[in-house]
Amino acid sequence: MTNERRVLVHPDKEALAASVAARFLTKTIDILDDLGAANIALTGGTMGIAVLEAVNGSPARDTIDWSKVHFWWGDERFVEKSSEERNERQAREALLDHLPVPPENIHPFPASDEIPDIEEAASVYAAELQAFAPEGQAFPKFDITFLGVGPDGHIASLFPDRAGIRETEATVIVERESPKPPPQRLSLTRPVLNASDRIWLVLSGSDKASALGLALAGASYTEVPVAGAKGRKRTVFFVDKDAAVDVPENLIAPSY
Ligand SMILES: O=C1O[C@H](COP(=O)(O)O)[C@@H](O)[C@H](O)[C@H]1O
Repeated sequence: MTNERRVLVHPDKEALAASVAARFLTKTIDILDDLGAANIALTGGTMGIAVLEAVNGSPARDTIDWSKVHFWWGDERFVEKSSEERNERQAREALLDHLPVPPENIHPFPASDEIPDIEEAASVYAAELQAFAPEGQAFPKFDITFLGVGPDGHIASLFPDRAGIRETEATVIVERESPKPPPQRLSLTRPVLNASDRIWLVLSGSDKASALGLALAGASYTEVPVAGAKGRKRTVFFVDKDAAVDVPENLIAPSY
């Protein structure tokens, strides 16, 4: 198995969401067969939520024993629990509320009306990660981590030229001045994301093309954070045609 980054190009956003949803369901079945449980880290953003909606719409959804799946988030907007901006709320509405997942398997970041001090909220999430970590580790092994990508190349809430993307010790960082609203956010750090077995990046639209092209051309991850995303076993960019215009031909997997 190669750990090279692969780019899978799809005709449009709908085909992309359906394809990633189908792969996610198949891979989750394999992971449950092999390991007996799965840890999945979700993303917010346009494609991240579109994929969850497609999973919810798939008949294969009900072939999975969801009681063995744990859901985490790569990042969260630090707003009230009920806010429509929360990645958690969007993911629940798109998928999680429709699955028989035990509530204790869902691990959202704290909301601002639950823990108003954002530093404390970061510590609480770090403790939650630690509580589910294997012996001697600080966080669970994520089997699949989904990441959206912003037009500026941000992943999770790790933004270009901000301290968060450089963090190597902590598992969770606080972002107080996100260039994308809302300004206050919490995020897993790059070492935690990259410890995932599989990183699946999902992005569509021409506004993402430049960031993707730069990342694959070897840009610095402090300037283009997506350039630094690399899973332990697999790193796959699931993209639509519009996002792929600057991808070198030799990196595009032949199946699409
Ligand atoms: O704010 C966020 O944005 C990114 C990407 O969002 P998109 O709508 O441009 O696709 C997302 O990955 C991140 O989780 C989210 O908090």
